[in-house]
Amino acid sequence: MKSILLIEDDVAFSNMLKRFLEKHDYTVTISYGFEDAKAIILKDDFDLIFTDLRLPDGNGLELLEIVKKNKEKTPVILMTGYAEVSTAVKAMKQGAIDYISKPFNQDEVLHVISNALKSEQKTVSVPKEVVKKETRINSEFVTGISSSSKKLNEYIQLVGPTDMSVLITGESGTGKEVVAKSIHKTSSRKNKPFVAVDCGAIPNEIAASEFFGHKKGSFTGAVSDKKGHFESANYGTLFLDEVGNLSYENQIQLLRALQERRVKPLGSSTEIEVDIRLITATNEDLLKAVDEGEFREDLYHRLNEFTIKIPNLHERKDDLIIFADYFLDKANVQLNKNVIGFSDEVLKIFQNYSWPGNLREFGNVVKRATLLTTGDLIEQQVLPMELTQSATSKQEPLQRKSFSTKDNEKDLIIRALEQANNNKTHAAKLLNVTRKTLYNKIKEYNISL
Ligand SMILES: Nc1ncnc2c1ncn2[C@@H]1O[C@H](COP(=O)(O)OP(=O)(O)OP(=O)(O)O)[C@@H](O)[C@H]1O
Repeated sequence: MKSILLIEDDVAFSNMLKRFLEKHDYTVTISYGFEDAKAIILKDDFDLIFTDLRLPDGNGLELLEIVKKNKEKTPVILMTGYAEVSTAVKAMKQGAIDYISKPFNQDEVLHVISNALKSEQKTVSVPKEVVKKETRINSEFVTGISSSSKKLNEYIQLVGPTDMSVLITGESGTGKEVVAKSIHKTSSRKNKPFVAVDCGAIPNEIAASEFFGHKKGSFTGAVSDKKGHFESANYGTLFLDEVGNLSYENQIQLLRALQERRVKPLGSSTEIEVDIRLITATNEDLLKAVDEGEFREDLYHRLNEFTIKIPNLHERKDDLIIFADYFLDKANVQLNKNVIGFSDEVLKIFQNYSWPGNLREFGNVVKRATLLTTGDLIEQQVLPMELTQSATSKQEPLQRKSFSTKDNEKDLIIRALEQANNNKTHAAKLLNVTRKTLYNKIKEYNISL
C-alpha cells in the first residue's frame, strides 16, 4: 500500500480527502501545519507528499525545499488556489513533480497521484507515524485541536501517571468517562481493571453490597457470593460516575474504605485489602452540595486531589470537524457503510448548533445520519429536526411543573428521553428532576429504553 503525507490546514477538506484516498487503497497521514509536517518529513518516509501551497505557519515551497534536501526521491505534489498557478509552475521548476488547482474533482486527484507514483518507483514501508495515527483513530479518545482540548490533554498526561484521586466535572455527555479511562490508560495501572460504576443508578439500600460485595445468605436475595466493585477494581482504577448522587450513609462508607484501604463484604468477617486509584465524576456543583450539607466535606477533599473540568462541546468548536470525522469513522465501521464526509451546509449547521447533549448527542447524530445516507456525503436532509430548525423556534420546554397527572408524567419522561437520545442525565436535566428521581420514575412506569 502506498503511503501519502497530506499537508493541508483545512481540517474538513483534508479529512474528506484522506477518507477518499483510503478508499482507493492509499495509507494517508494528515498534517495540519508547516512545523508539524516538517517534523514528520524528517522522521518518516512516504511514497508521496501532497501539500497545500499556503499553510498557516509556512508554505508549501519551503516544505518542498526541505523534502528535496532530506528526502530527495520523494515526489511532492502541490495543491494551489486558482490564482497561484504561476507559483505552482515555479514550484515544479524547483522539483515538485506536479500540481493540482483547487477545486479539483476526484478523478483528477487520483490521476495526478498515480502519475506521480508511476514516475517514482521507490516503495517505502508504511511509516511508524501512520501506524501510530491509525491506532489513535481506533482508540476511544480523540485529543482535539482547540485550546481547551489541548489543556484537557495536558492535565490528563500530567495527572495520569500519579496515583492522585481525580474529580472530573462537566456536563452530561462531555466525555467524563472517556477522560477517566484515558487517565487510567496513562497510569502504571493500565493493564489492571478499570471498573466504572454509575452511582446514580444504584439504589441506596444495595449500595454497600455493590461497592463491597456480600456473602451468600447475608440478606434476603443474596443467593450467592458477590464481589464488590472495590475488589473487582483491585490494583486498577475505580471510576465512580455521578458521585454526588450517593446518600450520606454511602458517603461515610466510601470514605472509610478509602481511608482504611480495606473493605468487608456484607456477611463476611474477613476484611480484604484493596489498592485502587479512584476517579470520580459529577455534573453537579459538589461544592454547593458541601455547603448545603448534602455532601461530606472530608470526602469531597479526599476525592478532589486534582480536578479536571471538561468543556461543553459548544466551547470546543475548533474540534467539531475532528469529532465529526471520528464519529463518522466509527459509524461506518459499526454500520458497514462507506460514507466519505459531510456537505458544507452540514458542517455549518454543526457549527451553529448548541449541542446541549454534548459529544454523546453529536455521536448519535452522526451515526443516525450515516445510516440514512446513501451517497458519499452526509447532507442536511438526514439531520434531525432540532439541528435544522432555526434557533428561534425552540422546543416546548419540558419542565417539572408540568408533572401533574400520571399519564402526563409518563409522557413527559418518554419525550425527554427521546429528546436526550436516551441519555438519562440529560433527560433529568430537561425535566428539572434529579437523575435518581428519573431512574425511579422509569422503573415505576416500566418505561423501556
Ligand atoms: N475525547 C473523546 N474522544 C472520543 N469520543 C469521546 C470523547 N469524549 C466523549 N466521547 C464520546 O462521547 C460520548 C459521551 O462520553 P461519556 O459517556 O464519557 O460522557 P459523560 O460525560 O461521562 O456522560 P454522562 O455525564 O452522561 O455520564 C461517548 O459516546 C464517548 O465515546
